[in-house]
Parts: sequence; C-alpha cells; structure tokens
Amino acid sequence: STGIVAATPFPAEYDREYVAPVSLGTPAQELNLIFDTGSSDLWVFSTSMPAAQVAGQKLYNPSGSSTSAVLWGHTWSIQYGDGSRSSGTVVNELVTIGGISYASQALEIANGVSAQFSQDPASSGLLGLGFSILNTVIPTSQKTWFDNVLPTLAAPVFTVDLKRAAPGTYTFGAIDASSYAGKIEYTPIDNSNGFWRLQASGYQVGTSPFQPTTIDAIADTGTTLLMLPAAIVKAYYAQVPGSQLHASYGAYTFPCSAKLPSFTFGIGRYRGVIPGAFVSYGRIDATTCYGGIQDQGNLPFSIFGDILMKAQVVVFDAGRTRIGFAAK
Ligand SMILES: CC[C@H](C)[C@H](NC(=O)[C@@H](NC[C@H](O)[C@@H](N)CC(C)C)C(C)C)C(=O)N[C@@H](Cc1ccccc1)C(=O)OC
Repeated sequence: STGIVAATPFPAEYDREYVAPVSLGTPAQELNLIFDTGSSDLWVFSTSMPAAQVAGQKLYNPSGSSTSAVLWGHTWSIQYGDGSRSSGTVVNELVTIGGISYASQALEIANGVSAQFSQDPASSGLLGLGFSILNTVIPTSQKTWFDNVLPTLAAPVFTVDLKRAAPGTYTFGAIDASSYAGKIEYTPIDNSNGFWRLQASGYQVGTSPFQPTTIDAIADTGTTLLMLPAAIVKAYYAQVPGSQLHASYGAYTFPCSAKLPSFTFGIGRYRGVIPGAFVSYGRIDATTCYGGIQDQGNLPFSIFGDILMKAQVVVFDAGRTRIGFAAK
C-alpha cells in the first residue's frame, strides 16, 4: 500500500511547525498531529486532559471509540530538546494515515502537557517517525506506526516534501518522481540512537567556496530551524550586514531589509541549496527578523530541521537504512 497526506505549516506568518491529519478509532476521530522524525511516540491530546491545558486543540475521546482498548499498567513520559514535555497512559487503537491502517497501534493519551503544547492550538499531538528504540512507553516500549505498517508498504520508505508557507506532503510507501528534479542522493544513516543521523560533507555560504567538513546531523521534521556548529553559523551571518547574536533572544537576528545569502549543504558530492529567503524565520518587530540558522549549542549533533527540509525532497529509507535528498 501507499498513502499520502498534506503537511500544513502553522502559523500562517512563519512555518513554526507542520501538521498532518491522522484518523483515530471507530468511528474515526481526525486529529492534526506534528509528524516528528526526531522522536518515536504517537501521543494525542485527550478528554482526560485538565481543561486548563487545552486551548482549542481537538481532543481524542477513547470512550467514543469501539476499537479503543486500554493497555493496562502502561504509561509514558517524554521531554523534547526545547524542554517541552507530555505524559499519560496508553490504549491500542485503529490508526489510519492516508488510507493506510494499523488496527492495534499503541496510542499514547496525554493527561498532562507543558505550556508549549497547551498554547499551540494547531497541533493535537505528535506522530513519532524516529526509530522505535526511542519510544518512552513503560514497562514495555511500543513500535511506531511506521514500523508497524512497514511490511504492508509498497516500498519501505516515507518521503517528506515540506514547502515554505504552503502545504506540502508526507508520502508513505512511495517516492513521487514528479516531486523532485535531478537525482536523489542517498547517504547512510546511523540509527543506533534512534535518530535519522547522517554525516554531511560540508557547507557553502552564498557564492563563497564550498567548505569540506563533516557535519554530524539528525534529520528532524519536528525541529523548526537549522541548528549548526557555532563556526558555521558565524560564517553565515558574517555575510549578513547588520546581523547580530541578539543578547535578549540568545539567537542570531538581522535587519528584515537584509538580502540573505543562500546556504548550501553537501551530501557526498551532491549540493543541497537553501535559498536565502528560506533562512528568514520570521519578523520579531518592525525592522528585526529572526534567523532560520542558529547555533546548536551543547547538542551532540546538528539538526537539519524544517528550514532545510522545505528546500528539498527528503526520502527516509528504512529498508536500506539511508536518507536521500533531491532538489525540487
Ligand atoms: C525520547 C525523547 C525524544 C527522542 C527527544 N527528541 C528530541 O528532543 C529531538 N526532536 C525534538 C522534536 O522534534 C521536538 N522539536 C518536537 C516539538 C513538537 C516538541 C531533538 C533532540 C532534535 C529527546 O531526545 N529528548 C531528550 C531531551 C533533550 C534532547 C535534546 C536536548 C536536550 C534535551 C531526552 O530526554 O532523551 C531521552
């Protein structure tokens, strides 16, 4: 089987996150979830959440579904790199994405979430697309929806085609040859830590010469920005007049009037180009904009987040433990 769903950016002014529809239970309850290759829990806002933690999100109601079955004694608790967190209990439930169903998916029901989630009406939870080793359910960890449906897919892949300020797609079991230009360049991934972890071969700022250097990064659709080593970030903003490491935001900002250079990353000999306009994340005030490229700080790896993804078609190939990039 193959399936495709729309990936819609929120909010309209800047692409902070991308959500896609997931059908839960019988009759189907459709919720919009963040598809997150940087984690491996499928969790949703539910009717067992305190009202104070809900602000417009659609809630999953297990007692409204004839196919929901409590996974007794199982709980989960997760913390993300930005400090956000959620936790709760578990049911087995019918979960369908793009027409592809799995009848007894571990569906994690939140009974508590941090402010970052409570204050985000666009998302009713997350669908983890990382490797199942990262799943947080105890006492027995659970498999991701993608792992569960993998044997039924026409090909053991999913393809991510995010767009700037426009709906893109997540495709399961296929690669849409009309969605990209040229060839897909693949590179092996190391999934031993549960991430889609790759080694890029270098970078280039604008039309400056390509700098060969190994960049150890994870591909994370759930991270908004492109998080890189300090030296690379400095080299980028050195070419942006008026940019600064803004003291109060602890992040690079620049005058919205600035003309941003493109950012190129290497995968072997392949060069992936992120247009300069994609590197502006959003307006802070009348004249100041927030950089889409930021310092990875003390993270043990770089993060190829949405700022990079939306400039490419990215193939997550679980069958051959590799990831592919193509221009579009
Ligand atoms: C199972 C936990 C998942 C895998 C969690 N994953 C992540 O945090 C990764 N993805 C982060 C998510 O994409 C997040 N931005 C989604 C939004 C909607 C909240 C980061 C590292 C790129 C993680 O590693 N959490 C760390 C905590 C952490 C991570 C990074 C920095 C600081 C602290 C942990 O607890 O791991 C056991």
